[in-house]
Amino acid sequence: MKVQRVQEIASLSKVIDTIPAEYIRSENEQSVISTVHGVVLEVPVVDLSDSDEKKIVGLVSEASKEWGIFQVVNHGIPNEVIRKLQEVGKHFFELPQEEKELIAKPEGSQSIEGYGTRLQKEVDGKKGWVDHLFHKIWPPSSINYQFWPKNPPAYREANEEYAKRLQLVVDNLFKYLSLGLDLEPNSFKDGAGGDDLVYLMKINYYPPCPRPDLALGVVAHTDMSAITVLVPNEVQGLQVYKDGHWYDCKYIPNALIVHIGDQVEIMSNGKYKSVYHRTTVNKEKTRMSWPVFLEPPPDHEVGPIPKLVNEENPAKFKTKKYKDYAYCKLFKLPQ
Ligand SMILES: O=C(O)CCC(=O)C(=O)O
Ligand SMILES: [Fe+2]
Repeated sequence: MKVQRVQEIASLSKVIDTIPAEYIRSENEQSVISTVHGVVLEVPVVDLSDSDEKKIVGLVSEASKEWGIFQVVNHGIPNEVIRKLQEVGKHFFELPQEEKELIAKPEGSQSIEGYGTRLQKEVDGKKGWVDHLFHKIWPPSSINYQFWPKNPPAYREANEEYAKRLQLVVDNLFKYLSLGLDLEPNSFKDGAGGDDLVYLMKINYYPPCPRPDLALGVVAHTDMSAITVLVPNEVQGLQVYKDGHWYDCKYIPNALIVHIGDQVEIMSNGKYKSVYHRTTVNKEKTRMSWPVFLEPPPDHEVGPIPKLVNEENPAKFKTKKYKDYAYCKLFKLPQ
């Protein structure tokens, strides 16, 4: 059965000013009702070019404990590399529908990879106003090029270049997270699979929505990953849940957004928090984002780092293979 893509519905809805019922969220989820208005949160910003490493470590660990999200600037990935990544991704989503369907996630596939619609486990069977593409970008042995767009031809090079550059940033982030809890520098990276850590690229494509007041893009969730490093486009839409409320986040040009995922929360024995977040959609503009989920390999066992477990701090989480991790952090809507 052919899956109807949000992009197709969006192009039809332009003339009808309405959206199908399955995209209409319950009232307590609708962003106009459930967002704190008049406040745009500035998610903590960390300058990775600071010569004072202690300062970076302090900022990263504080943000990971208090917020579960931060942004990094002067991260060392040239703007041009990011611009190309965005350009080829946008180009792909603007191809005729039949061309995109060539790399659709096969029906019944256990793997997440491919072009598709609606992945997020939904609370109530409703859908998010977003299409996506998933494919691994690192390590090379994990890559299935069948899910990489052939068109535009520059797609592969742009993604390979980004994957190559991202590694240094990711290695440093894991190091700062480790030092922030007085651990050996490699504790979090090794805990998440070391050099076998999988880099899973996702592109989110949120077409304009005639009723942004009623729909959401990606619904409230935490990421299952260890960490997620995300490139947004310039259209606002990311919201975080902080101190019991939903807030819009300020967009900072050229910053990368880092989400603490469930696996880092587990490894830190609860000291670092994975963050609830969601996205709103826009009436006129297309929003896009490029999260890369840093995930342990399926058979790698993840659990609290032994040094963080003692009599006063018993293990809060079981140690188990990443493939056996049962996602259980679905957001419970306030009534
Ligand atoms: O588009 C965004 O900014 C966030 C997307 C997201 O949270 C996800 O894909 O897991
Ligand atoms: Fe997410």
